[in-house]
Amino acid sequence: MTAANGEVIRLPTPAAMAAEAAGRIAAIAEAAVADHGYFAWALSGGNTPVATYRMLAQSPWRERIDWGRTHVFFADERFVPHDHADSNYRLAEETLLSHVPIPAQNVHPTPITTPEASAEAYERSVLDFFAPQPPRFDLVTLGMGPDGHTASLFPGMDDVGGGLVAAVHNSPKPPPLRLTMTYRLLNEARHVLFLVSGADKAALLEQIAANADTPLPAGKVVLSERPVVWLAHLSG
Ligand SMILES: O=C1O[C@H](COP(=O)(O)O)[C@@H](O)[C@H](O)[C@H]1O
Repeated sequence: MTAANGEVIRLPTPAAMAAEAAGRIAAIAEAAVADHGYFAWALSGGNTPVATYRMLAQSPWRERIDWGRTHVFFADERFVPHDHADSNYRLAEETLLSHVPIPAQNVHPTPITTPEASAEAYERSVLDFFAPQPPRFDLVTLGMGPDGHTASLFPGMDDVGGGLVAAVHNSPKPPPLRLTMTYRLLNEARHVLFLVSGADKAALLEQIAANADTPLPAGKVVLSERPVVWLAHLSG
């Protein structure tokens, strides 16, 4: 199946999806390090990627990734302290980052001060990381909520400003305050991998597959060089 913005690969079980994702992430990391000496990855939170993160922390995937050359950023973050149960940073730290030899300075959590100041500061750190090149992640891994949101870009949130990172107020999914990378930044990535799990998301994926002009945020992530890849386990 193809989606208007990419290729859809259906997997029979959550474990199969995690293994497929881990293999693809490791391959992209290897290619990025071979090409330009580092692997810049913007990852997501939510429930779906947990199995993949746990798998990446184990052999053989753990050894395939050069963690010393890997830099981890956050495609979105809930505006809570980093030790809060809702924090995407905490999730990534507990399930993956604390189990692999990634240097502390290679993990780039969002600052949590005030929403606008944090968005501005995070945008600055993304720009500084890639300078003098324009910001371009080797990989962005994203999820899709049952309303079609991705990162913290929600349906109806049409104006996220012209920046690379935006503060989100009144998110329909708690917590209400969030930070998110915008389409402008996400769509510059070399690779985008969606991890989608749950029967409640099957119809949404059909909608995105059928409609190039979908208003659903997840369908608006489009790359110029290659299709977005959707790994989907949609049966219950
Ligand atoms: O709130 C969020 O939700 C999305 C989707 O999560 P999932 O549990 O349905 O996979 C996630 O991608 C995003 O990072 C997170 O902040």
